[in-house]
Amino acid sequence: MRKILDAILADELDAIGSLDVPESYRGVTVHADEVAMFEGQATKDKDPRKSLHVDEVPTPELGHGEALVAVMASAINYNTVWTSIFEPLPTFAFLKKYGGRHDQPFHVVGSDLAGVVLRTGPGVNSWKPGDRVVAHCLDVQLEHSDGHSDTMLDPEQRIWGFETNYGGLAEIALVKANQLMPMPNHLTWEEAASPGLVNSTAYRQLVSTNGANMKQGDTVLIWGASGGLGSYATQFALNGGATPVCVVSSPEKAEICRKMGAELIIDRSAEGYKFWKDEHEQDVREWKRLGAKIRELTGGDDPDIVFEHPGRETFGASVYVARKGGTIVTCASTSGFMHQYDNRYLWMHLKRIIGSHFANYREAWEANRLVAKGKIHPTLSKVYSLEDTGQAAHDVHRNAHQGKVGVLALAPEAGLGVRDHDLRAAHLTEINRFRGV
Ligand SMILES: C/C=C/C(=O)SCCNC(=O)CCNC(=O)[C@H](O)C(C)(C)COP(=O)(O)OP(=O)(O)OC[C@H]1O[C@@H](n2cnc3c(N)ncnc32)[C@H](O)[C@@H]1OP(=O)(O)O
Ligand SMILES: NC(=O)C1=CN([C@@H]2O[C@H](COP(=O)(O)OP(=O)(O)OC[C@H]3O[C@@H](n4cnc5c(N)ncnc54)[C@H](OP(=O)(O)O)[C@@H]3O)[C@@H](O)[C@H]2O)C=CC1
Repeated sequence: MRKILDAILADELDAIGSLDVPESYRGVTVHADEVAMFEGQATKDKDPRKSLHVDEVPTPELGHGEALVAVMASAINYNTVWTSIFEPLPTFAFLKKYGGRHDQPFHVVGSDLAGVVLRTGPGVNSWKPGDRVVAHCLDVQLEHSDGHSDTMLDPEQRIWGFETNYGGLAEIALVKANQLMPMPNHLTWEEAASPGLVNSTAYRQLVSTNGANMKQGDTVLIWGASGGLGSYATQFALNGGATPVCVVSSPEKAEICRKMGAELIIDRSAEGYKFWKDEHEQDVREWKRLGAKIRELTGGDDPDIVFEHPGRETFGASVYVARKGGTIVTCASTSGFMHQYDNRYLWMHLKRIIGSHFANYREAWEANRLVAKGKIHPTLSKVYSLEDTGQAAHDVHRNAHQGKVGVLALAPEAGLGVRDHDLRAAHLTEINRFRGV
């Protein structure tokens, strides 16, 4: 591993293909014999620092159409939080179903990476050892007809590092070669590793015709606008000529949104919204109070699109405040997946709910290209070492982070890997906007 790292740090990438791939490597894992460790605890009390380990794991055999990548940096996604608290179900069920190399008593987690291709398997022509890459997290088989117009519809579609083993929070990762995309040259390893999953997801959810198909002039209500997904949705809305209405939960987060260029911001903590009267009943007056606040900010416009992911807590309000004919597009349920909304406001006002999940290769590629062109920027706030991944996931679980939280894998320090210094200099303020906030 040392020789590989030295070659990468010296930017002597032509040598990579001739260096031996180690038989094992360090990766962040959960253990199958620990899935019951949090039984009886409330979700918020389950602590990723207890369940995430750093283990030496055997390097998996390389299959047809696959690549092994030396991971310089990765990032925390909420799916790793879910994995680490074994909710809504232990990910070992996915690994068992996938079978073969993936079905192990350990699960190497992580769904983002920036690094260098070490080896490619048979049938891979587009990538070679030494290529600097990022990886999107769609692992797809495409043996069935269903996925051939949109790969997300393939019945054998999986999220790499969540529903597959050998993920990105590790020194080496196993990916399908069609997960690979060029690393943006103006970014460091940890910056390049941070947008992938959320940027691609937000792109499909908000911009793509498979999602809300946002157009210029649209008003877009964005929950968690300075979080992982939201920090990219806000950028897409601003870039695309839409008006984001950013919902956040602190003055610091409101300030970040303002600095991104958003003008209409709601601090949900300051407003004190309480959409649920109790566990069973929602409060329509609170939905209305949110809607009135949005109208006050927009000068009377209701949202054409609501960018949803908090789920149970907010979904009723989201359906209510969307404009007549508007779209509620959802990709998650952080606060609970059994939603409740008043269907009269949906059908009588001709609204639509769209389900969206990650992105196909084309969508991920387009989202990554925007990063590479300096039109969308990483929202990296903090960087941890591989050993401290548990703490990094704990921060995200407690909602104590901003934007994205990065993890260094092989990279010995932050700040390495930049090739295009001119493009970086042109966007340095935006690239650093979330740092240390
Ligand atoms: C990129 C990042 C993303 C994120 O962060 S997303 C957030 C994290 N992800 C999650 O929280 C999702 C985790 N996944 C899950 O919770 C579960 O994964 C699902 C609820 C999505 C699916 O549940 P399951 O039980 O795994 O699959 P089933 O499709 O319900 O299949 C179970 C059995 O039910 C049968 N079945 C499915 N649909 C029907 C139907 N319409 N009518 C009758 N039967 C049906 C199947 O065939 C199968 O059967 P058989 O057990 O015999 O194989
Ligand atoms: N299906 C898919 O493809 C994907 C799904 N996801 C899922 O989306 C969800 C969010 O992911 P991500 O954006 O990365 O996570 P983050 O934690 O980075 O951001 C989510 C933001 O949502 C806001 N939020 C959290 N809880 C609530 C609540 N109860 N009410 C209102 N706002 C809330 C918070 O912002 P604030 O406190 O400022 O309001 C928080 O910053 C997760 O459940 C994740 O698993 C993520 C990516 C892809």
